Amino acid sequence: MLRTAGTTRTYDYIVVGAGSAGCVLAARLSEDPGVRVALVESGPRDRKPEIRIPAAFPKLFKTAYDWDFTTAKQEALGGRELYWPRGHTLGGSSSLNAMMWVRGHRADYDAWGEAAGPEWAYDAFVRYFRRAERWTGPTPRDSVYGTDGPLWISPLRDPSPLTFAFLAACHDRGITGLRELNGPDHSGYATTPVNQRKGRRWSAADGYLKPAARRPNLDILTQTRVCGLEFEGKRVTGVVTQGGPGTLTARREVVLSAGAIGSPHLLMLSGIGDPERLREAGVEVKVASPDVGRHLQDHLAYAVTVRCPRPVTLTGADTLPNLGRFLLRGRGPLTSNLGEAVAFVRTRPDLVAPDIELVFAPAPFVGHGLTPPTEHGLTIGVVLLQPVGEGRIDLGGTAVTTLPRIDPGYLTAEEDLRRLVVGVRRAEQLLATPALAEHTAGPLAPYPGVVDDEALAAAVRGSAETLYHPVGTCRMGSDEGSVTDPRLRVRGAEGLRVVDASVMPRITRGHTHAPTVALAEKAAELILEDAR
Ligand SMILES: Cc1cc2nc3c(=O)[nH]c(=O)nc-3n(C[C@H](O)[C@H](O)[C@H](O)COP(=O)(O)OP(=O)(O)OC[C@H]3O[C@@H](n4cnc5c(N)ncnc54)[C@H](O)[C@@H]3O)c2cc1C
Repeated sequence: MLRTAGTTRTYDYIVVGAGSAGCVLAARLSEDPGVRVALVESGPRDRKPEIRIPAAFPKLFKTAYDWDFTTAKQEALGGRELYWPRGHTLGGSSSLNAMMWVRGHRADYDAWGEAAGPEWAYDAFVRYFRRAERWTGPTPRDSVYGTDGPLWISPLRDPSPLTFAFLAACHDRGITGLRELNGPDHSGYATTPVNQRKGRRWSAADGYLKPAARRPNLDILTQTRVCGLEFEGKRVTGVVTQGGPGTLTARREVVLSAGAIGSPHLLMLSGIGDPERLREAGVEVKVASPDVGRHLQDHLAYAVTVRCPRPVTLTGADTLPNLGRFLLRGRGPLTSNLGEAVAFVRTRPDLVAPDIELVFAPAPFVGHGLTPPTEHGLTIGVVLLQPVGEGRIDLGGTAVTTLPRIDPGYLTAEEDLRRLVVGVRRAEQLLATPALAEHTAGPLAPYPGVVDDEALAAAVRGSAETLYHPVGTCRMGSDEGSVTDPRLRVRGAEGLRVVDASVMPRITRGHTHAPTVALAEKAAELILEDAR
């Protein structure tokens, strides 16, 4: 039931944050009519039309639907402070992301298995993707996809002709064509499967929350920010809210699903974190857990942008006729998610799995698309998949309204810059193939065109940006130093779990929505098992 202020203040489970993970949990936990669940979301309802129109997602940036974070100065990026959008509405970041459904490589989950036990390794974990998926495309006999889950996963309805030129270029350069992108080894190229139903965005709120919203045992509180946890000794008994009903009590558990920035921030504000750091900030230490906020990992991306001599890109695609096609038939360029195709490649042949992703967009994607492009162009985004450098989320102050300090630690390891430069060379090789060369007419700033390695490294430092995938700040593990244990319980506290992108022990070689949904599916199972 959607409420702006609850009348019932005691629940069995309180889930904080209605993002990719929180929507899964609220839906799965409330399947049992005997338990009462509250889902508490700081942002408004997801009613803005741009949420539904795939190509319009950059129009949500820096609005009320975005947390609009800024990082600390990044020394290795010329002292730049980077813009970090995060979803602030039902569906969380799945309501303003690029809709790319990319599970990653089996090596990603085998690494999780090493950190947190075999239940998290690929062979055991893969079923949670299938549980979530409702694949609507062509289905080969041994397809990897689930077909009856809550999340619609579809092929793009009207990919750009330029996207086919990119695929042909990949073929010509000897990259493997993948029959399905989401198999255990995604080394190769493919068009991008997207979270869309009939051409419209299909967020975690659409798939999980809306069908559950009528249940009388589920309260969804929007525009209600959680600002701290209530304790009795080490046991968490509830949450304190702002802009809502005050204190909510949890009979069983509080689950933090506030994302890789919000969850560690809430833990620290509530006294769970590095004791020295908490004391310095004047926060009473409830649980000493030095790793809270650490091991922040993100995908840094460099955009190789070139002019296109013909008016066939998405530049200027938001015309009235295209809006009509979209509204009436769910077709046309407005169904584009921009990142229409991908190739996963290695910078060295001996690597176990790809370390670079090339994302193709039939538009010049510069500066997050905040300023709509005026020229026709295309982009190959070069993404560093396994950064060595890590960063940290820290308290920005002790007032709940003070934003956390975000230091992603980009390119703090020299190795990371070297790999990105090699990745840019791969993109340049693709652009030089006859298939793509006929669609290009010279570099578009800030990409300088083909220059020597030193100048290219300077260009990367000067304009690389986030691909929006922060993880790792409440990492799970079997070791005592991890923030969450393999059942995602916060070590040192009782009645408290974290379930969202922050628990990933290592960032995946893909995009982070699919793994977050799958881990939330598994977490729901763990919570129900522990309640028996
Ligand atoms: C612009 C953009 C593009 C992206 N593109 C893709 C893509 O194409 N494919 C992909 O796989 N991934 C993509 N991602 C990443 C992906 O969407 C995220 O990794 C994923 O949604 C994270 O899920 P989460 O549940 O951890 O956090 P979120 O989905 O961010 O949810 C956290 C929720 O908690 C709420 N919250 C936070 N603090 C509080 C509080 N104190 N009280 C109450 N509520 C709170 C937030 O408002 C939010 O709704 C993108 C992300 C962005 C921002």
